[in-house]
Amino acid sequence: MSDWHIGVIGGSGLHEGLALDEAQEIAIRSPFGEPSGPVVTGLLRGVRFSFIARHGAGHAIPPSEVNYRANVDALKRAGATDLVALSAIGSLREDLAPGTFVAVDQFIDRTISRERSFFGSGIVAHVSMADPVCPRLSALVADAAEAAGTVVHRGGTYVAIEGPQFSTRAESALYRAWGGDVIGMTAMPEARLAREAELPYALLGMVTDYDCWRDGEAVAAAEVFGVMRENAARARDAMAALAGLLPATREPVPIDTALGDALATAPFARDVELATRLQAVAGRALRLAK
Ligand SMILES: CSC[C@H]1O[C@H](OP(=O)(O)O)[C@H](O)[C@@H]1O
Ligand SMILES: Nc1ncnc2[nH]cnc12
Repeated sequence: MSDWHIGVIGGSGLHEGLALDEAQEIAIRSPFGEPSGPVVTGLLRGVRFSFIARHGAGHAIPPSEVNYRANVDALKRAGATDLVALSAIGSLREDLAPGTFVAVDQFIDRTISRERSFFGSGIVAHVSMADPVCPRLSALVADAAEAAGTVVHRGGTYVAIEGPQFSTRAESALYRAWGGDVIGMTAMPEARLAREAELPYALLGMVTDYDCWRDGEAVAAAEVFGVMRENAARARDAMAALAGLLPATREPVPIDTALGDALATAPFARDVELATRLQAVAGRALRLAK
């Protein structure tokens, strides 16, 4: 059995999940609240995958209400070693046409009202977000999407907006001027939390629209969901291809120990209740720093 365990967070158009063998639904309780739904765990080509639908069954949870902490915590508790996020994205560049997949590697975070850390009063941690995605996982995911017959753009800056409304034309122009390549509403704080949980994270974005920066055009939700219906099958094929591309042995990466030099609070000053809540996310690092 492979020592990889891929946690997949499926976004718009993907709430029905992956076609996993021996699939089992597990209700995982998180001390950070309710995850978006059950985790479905099973096998793809002999590799364990665990899936959670970001917006819940039937897409009932808006971007600002997703419990990103509970979702990441639940996938870590399920045993995931790495996280792949699948998302619908708008394009801020002419050459990233709808249907293109983008292996995002940077973020500009414009979200304003979300729980963005597992840590807090009583246990303080400052992880590095300089390189927010895992280069190994992102390359494997891009290879897999290509193997599944999709045009993949490697690298790109994702502007995370609060939503749920789409951007104004002035905002869209501003994000382009900032160097944003694609836009969405969910990758933040998800990527931050994955890093705090020491889970290598990769984001495969699927371009659904050109947002509203092109003359006279303006994205509509129906357009996004229409393109996502076409993209969903390719995203599922990409995950199956990923299972086939993973090296037989999972060599460690630095992100596996991202909390190693990030914990600021002395053991004697730790909040015991928070330490208990952090069991899955940070148990490894907290035990070592005793
Ligand atoms: C109807 S488009 C808006 C919605 O789609 C994307 O979600 P996800 O990243 O979960 O695929 C976008 O970020 C918005 O939340
Ligand atoms: N244009 C857009 N803005 C924000 N989120 C999106 N998700 C898909 N397209 C989007």
